[in-house]
Amino acid sequence: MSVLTMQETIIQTNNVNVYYGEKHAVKNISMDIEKNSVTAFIGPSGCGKSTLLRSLNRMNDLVPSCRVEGSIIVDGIDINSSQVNIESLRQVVGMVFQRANPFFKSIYENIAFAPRFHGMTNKRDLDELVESSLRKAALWDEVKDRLRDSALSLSGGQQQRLCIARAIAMQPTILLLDEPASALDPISTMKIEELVMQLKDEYTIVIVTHNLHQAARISEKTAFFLMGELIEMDETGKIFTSPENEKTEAYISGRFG
Ligand SMILES: Nc1ncnc2c1ncn2[C@@H]1O[C@H](COP(=O)(O)OP(=O)(O)OP(=O)(O)O)[C@@H](O)[C@H]1O
Repeated sequence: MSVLTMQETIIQTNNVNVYYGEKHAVKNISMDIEKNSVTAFIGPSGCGKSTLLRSLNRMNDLVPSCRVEGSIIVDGIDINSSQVNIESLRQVVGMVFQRANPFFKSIYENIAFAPRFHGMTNKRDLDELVESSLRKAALWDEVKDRLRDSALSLSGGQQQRLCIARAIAMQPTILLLDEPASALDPISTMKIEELVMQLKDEYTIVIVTHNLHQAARISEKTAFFLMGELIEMDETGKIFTSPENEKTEAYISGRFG
């Protein structure tokens, strides 16, 4: 591997296997994810996309039956090492889920709560962080006059952008998005896609999506999974026009899945 490639790779998985009890959900996955890019995980339901995504910030630790083998290197650190602080890891590798899950608090507090908990107590600093996070999540103009309103008063699409702003406020380097637009209407989906394309200048983004058009529109690299295996990972344009593997071809042309 060249020095240049080393510098550009921010996540590297080596022979990663994930089990839920006896169930072998992710099989021997080795992949490199490039810094400041969007990587899409695609594949039929149950093929292990979310399981692999959740392994990248050790969310699977919360599932008692789950066991992860192999190494996952994030920014040069083996995240499964016993020395890794999980809280710090999840600050660096933020996550947004399929269903928006804002806190039952004001819009402002949704952003300010965790940074304050982690020691940022100066009000001006918090105000600035709230504004910059909401701006980066393309939500500021819609909420700047109602920051004290409940987050639950926002639309589903706004709530999802608020969750992205909340993750951004922790100053992550990587954002994991698990089907962030699948519960949203087409206009909100378009806003999330535009946002993802803007955010990649500053963050590395890995997105699980069932929407192949979405993967084609927003990602540079696409990884196709089938029954826990990584079948093919390549430039998105190549995956969608001339994939190497006939299973990829069958999936993207709608012949199964
Ligand atoms: N908490 C769990 N306990 C037991 N098995 C699980 C758990 N979560 C996922 N699985 C199993 O692991 C396999 C991979 O699931 P996963 O959710 O990662 O797939 P996916 O490709 O993300 O699916 P989908 O697109 O439907 O979200 C499936 O067979 C699923 O049933």
